Amino acid sequence: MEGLRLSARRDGRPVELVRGIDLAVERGRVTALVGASGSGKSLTCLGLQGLTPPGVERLGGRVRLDGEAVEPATLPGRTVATVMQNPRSAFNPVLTMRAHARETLAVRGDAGALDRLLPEVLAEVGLPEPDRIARLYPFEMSGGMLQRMMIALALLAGAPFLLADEPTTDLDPLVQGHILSLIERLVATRGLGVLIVTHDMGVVARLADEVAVMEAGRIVETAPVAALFAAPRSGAARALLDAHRALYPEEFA
Ligand SMILES: Nc1ncnc2c1ncn2[C@@H]1O[C@H](COP(=O)(O)OP(=O)(O)OP(=O)(O)O)[C@@H](O)[C@H]1O
Repeated sequence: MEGLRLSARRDGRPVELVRGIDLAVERGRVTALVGASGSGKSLTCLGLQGLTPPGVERLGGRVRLDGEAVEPATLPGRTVATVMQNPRSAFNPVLTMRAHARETLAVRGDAGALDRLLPEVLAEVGLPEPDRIARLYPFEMSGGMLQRMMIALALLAGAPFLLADEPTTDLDPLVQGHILSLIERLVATRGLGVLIVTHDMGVVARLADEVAVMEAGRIVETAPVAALFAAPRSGAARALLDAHRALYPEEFA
């Protein structure tokens, strides 16, 4: 992604919310996008997929995939799968898991492979008993199960990149750990390229290879994860790390 710029009108005047973002996500690697609340992480994620919420205007930004320029709006689905903070909102309440999986495969033109692929991906994301899971509606599943199912649908879509926007924020700590382990495993086994948006520097330490730090609509620092933790250069990175150390002093004893 190069030069992403997004703006909205505030009090009748245009305000640039995302101010020239360059970001690279590689297959088999995890890039974390961190920053304080309101720094522009979620808008950046939407913008790099060619999506803009109502009231937001795209002023610029190019995406290249393996060196070739691509239209960002073609990315969601087959190239970039998404996992969000609140998985429940991503499911249609009147469709079973099997129906969701069928829809996902139909987009890929492969609905005939449902009975073969669904048990495979459910096992891969740690949802055993595929026949039972396939019959469940969203309200019959926990947040952790739905997050695993979101990841299963991402695998069915065959997308090489996963965009995870605060994927563990609403989950209890035990389930958070399971979801992070699952993402870690899929990066290693499937070579997924992951962009993970998070406030949680513990998640960054656990999962990320590279870190991009956002502040007020700009990326103010990019660094390999170890370098960022050892010697943060930006005030924004230092503030995030200080806040994390204040919360979890035992990790740094
Ligand atoms: N649809 C919109 N219209 C106008 N302003 C918006 C819109 N969506 C977001 N903003 C503003 O853009 C800025 C960046 O928002 P964004 O949601 O990307 O931040 P964030 O870093 O993801 O925050 P958080 O960590 O709290 O989710 C904020 O000032 C927000 O108020």
